[in-house]
Amino acid sequence: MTSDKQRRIGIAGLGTIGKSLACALHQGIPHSVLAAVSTRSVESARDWLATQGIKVPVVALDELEKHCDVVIECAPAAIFEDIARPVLGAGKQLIVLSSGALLDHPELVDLAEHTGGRILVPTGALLGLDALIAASEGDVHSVTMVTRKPVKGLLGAPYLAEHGIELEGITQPVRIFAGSAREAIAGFPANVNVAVGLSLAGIGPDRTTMEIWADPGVTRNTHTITVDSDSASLSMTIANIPSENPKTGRITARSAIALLRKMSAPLAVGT
Ligand SMILES: NC(=O)C1=CN([C@@H]2O[C@H](COP(=O)(O)OP(=O)(O)OC[C@H]3O[C@@H](n4cnc5c(N)ncnc54)[C@H](OP(=O)(O)O)[C@@H]3O)[C@@H](O)[C@H]2O)C=CC1
Ligand SMILES: O=C([O-])CC(=O)C(=O)O
Repeated sequence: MTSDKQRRIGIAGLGTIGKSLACALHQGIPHSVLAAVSTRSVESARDWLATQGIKVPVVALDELEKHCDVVIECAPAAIFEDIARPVLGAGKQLIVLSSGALLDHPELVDLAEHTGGRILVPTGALLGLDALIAASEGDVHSVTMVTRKPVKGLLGAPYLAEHGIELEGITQPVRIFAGSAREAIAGFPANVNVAVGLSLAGIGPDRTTMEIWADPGVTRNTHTITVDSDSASLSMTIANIPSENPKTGRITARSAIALLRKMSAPLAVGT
């Protein structure tokens, strides 16, 4: 942090989530200042920032950490390592939205441990992580999640092509996947990051199980989690209003904004 205790924040990926974060930081989050962004389409990013009146440099992914104390990753999972490694190598903090990518890069947790960096996974588009984290101090017997999305929230997932699943024109809900959270994120890398957040909060990606349904009857991205443990059982559902990106719930960016506030707040609520 700088001497006036302002955290310098970087945004990696100026898409649906990144733009929401940039606007929120521009409007003001205590002790946080947007310092730099990095994205693929540099010219359009500069144009968009100018229309918003946001004056920050657009830099290369591997240069973000030089400008920032905290980098928020909100880019495709495929470039997660390119974003995360420089930040964590410099012992800085990384807020991760593509949480599914963490499963392919356990070595980055070791890197953070070595350098004093930190990886923070906000609850994102899910709910209930606070209770599951608390329950995990004891014995958690089972964690399951059922996800229902409109067809357009699932199109493009590699699992569909690999299994020859056609969703256009369905009129009834179709269960398109059942398995572990690890298998789910491999097949749906842009659709079920929340399953990996859930698994990291609880009993891990191999014991956390899930179903994914393509449901023409829903307009919201809906996730129901069910937890059984020696301290509590719970079942909760969140019905997310999609953002401009139909795969991404509107609440996701707000979760990261809330985390930024919590990081500096004199009163922090929730586990
Ligand atoms: N944890 C959670 O609860 C949730 C996580 N997510 C995940 O968050 C991430 C961001 O989601 P969202 O904002 O909706 O995605 P978008 O597709 O809207 O935005 C992604 C951004 O990344 C940029 N990008 C793409 N390729 C590169 C590259 N090679 N180098 C630099 N930037 C690049 C894109 O640039 P350009 O504009 O030029 O294409 C775009 O600005 C995704 O991984 C998504 O799956 C989403 C919802 C919930
Ligand atoms: O927004 C949602 O419903 C969840 C999502 O896309 C994800 O976890 O990747």
